[in-house]
Amino acid sequence: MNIVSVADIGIEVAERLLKKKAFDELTLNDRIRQSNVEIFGEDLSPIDLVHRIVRDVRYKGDEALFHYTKLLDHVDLTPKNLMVSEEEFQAAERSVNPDVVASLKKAADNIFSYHEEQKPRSWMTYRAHGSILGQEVLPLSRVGIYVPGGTAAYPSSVLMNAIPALVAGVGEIIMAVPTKDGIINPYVLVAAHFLGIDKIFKMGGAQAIAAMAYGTEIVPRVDKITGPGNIFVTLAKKEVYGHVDIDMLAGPSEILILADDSASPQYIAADLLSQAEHDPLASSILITDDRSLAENTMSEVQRQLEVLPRKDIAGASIEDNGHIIVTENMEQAIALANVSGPEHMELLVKEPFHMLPQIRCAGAIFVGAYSPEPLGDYFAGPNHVLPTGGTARFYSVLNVETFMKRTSIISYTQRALDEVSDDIIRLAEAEGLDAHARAIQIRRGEHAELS
Ligand SMILES: NC(=O)c1ccc[n+]([C@@H]2O[C@H](COP(=O)([O-])OP(=O)(O)OC[C@H]3O[C@@H](n4cnc5c(N)ncnc54)[C@H](O)[C@@H]3O)[C@@H](O)[C@H]2O)c1
Ligand SMILES: N[C@H](CO)Cc1c[nH]c[nH+]1
Ligand SMILES: [Zn+2]
Repeated sequence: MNIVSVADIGIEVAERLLKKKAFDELTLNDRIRQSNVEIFGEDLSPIDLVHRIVRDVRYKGDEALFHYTKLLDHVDLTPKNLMVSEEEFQAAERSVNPDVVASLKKAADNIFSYHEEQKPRSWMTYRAHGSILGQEVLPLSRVGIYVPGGTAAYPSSVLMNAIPALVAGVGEIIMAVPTKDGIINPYVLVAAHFLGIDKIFKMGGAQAIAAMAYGTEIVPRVDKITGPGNIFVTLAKKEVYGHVDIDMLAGPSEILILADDSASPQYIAADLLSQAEHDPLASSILITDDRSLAENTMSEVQRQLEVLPRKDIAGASIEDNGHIIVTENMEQAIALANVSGPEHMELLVKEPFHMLPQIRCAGAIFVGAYSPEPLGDYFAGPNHVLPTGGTARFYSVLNVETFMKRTSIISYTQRALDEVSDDIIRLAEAEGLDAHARAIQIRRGEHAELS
């Protein structure tokens, strides 16, 4: 992490620093590349690696799924142990701390009540001469939710994926989660169990995404895949899109904090590190117009990092993808923050609600000193599955509509059709599509030669 000042480097360089690389341009750190060379015998880019895994699972099914799970996760899968059994659910229930489960249930209540508000409705309206127009909003039949599990376990992501799907009324929810030594984190299982999800497959990474997108003998093919994950998961979702729908590209976590001289360096450092500890590719950025806040935050980050259990991951992330940018004023800071379009943006300024309307590009916005990012990760109710890599420019937070699709309803009476038939025929003829015109004319009693 370094401190740079816009006055020194210029606004264009600052913007370049903040513009996210596209997912397929991301590179791995040396340690992971080295281990991949050992596994695959060649130095594949993340996109080539994912392409190979997805293609193999698509054409070889379970055999390739088991092969890559052994290679990358060191777990022996078989047709018998791929899906979580009833005994495994029961063992998980026995091993958990009831206080943690109670907190998960409180979080689930908040997430349910927030997402209930989002439910879109079907509608029909009467138009001229008894015609009817409408829109039906239907839940998807089967979705696959991905719950990450490489370097940490995410029971909270079970809630965040599954609850909007349940509110939408999805027919069947299946879940993929990678395991450590073949055992899924018990809180992940308990959270799934109390939400009624019982088809859980012990698989992760690109191989899990491919299995759900194309189906294997054991894993059913789904209509849509949702959920966050690391670079391999995210690239695989991008690769299978079109065979199946996806929610968005929710890759390595990001936080950007906009702060003025009223903010606390301790709070800022803690919030930056909260996302850095997810992944060496996570990004943590502070933009401020106050040089001394920048310097105090820098020292505070180093101080707090020293005592973090996940210091190796957070340290690598801060080192490679941490930036502190000092701007000439807060207007410039806001403009730069919008260029970055981070997954999470915190407004730690004197009048955060005055700043809010100026933020045009962020997955979620945390307003004020007592709305730290982890409040949204776990508890407040809004979803924590959010677009990353600058894709907040066009993607939205995971929501109930993610799990639904819209169908138009059109019903005209004879009189209503007669009234507009000249217009339709004219438009069809202008496009040179005579059969289209005829479908209207025939209903007016024309084209006697065809009857
Ligand atoms: N954007 C969001 O909404 C959001 C929410 C929660 C978590 N996250 C992110 O999810 C990610 C979780 O990552 P994770 O790694 O802990 O779990 P993960 O489940 O996403 O990935 C683990 C899988 O990746 C595969 N893998 C690991 N190393 C590999 C390699 N070198 N080559 C090929 N495949 C490999 C393995 O098969 C493994 O099962 C983090 O980046 C975190 O920041 C994002
Ligand atoms: N911050 C993550 C989204 O980027 C979500 C999460 C889950 N658990 C903790 N954090
Ligand atoms: Zn988090």
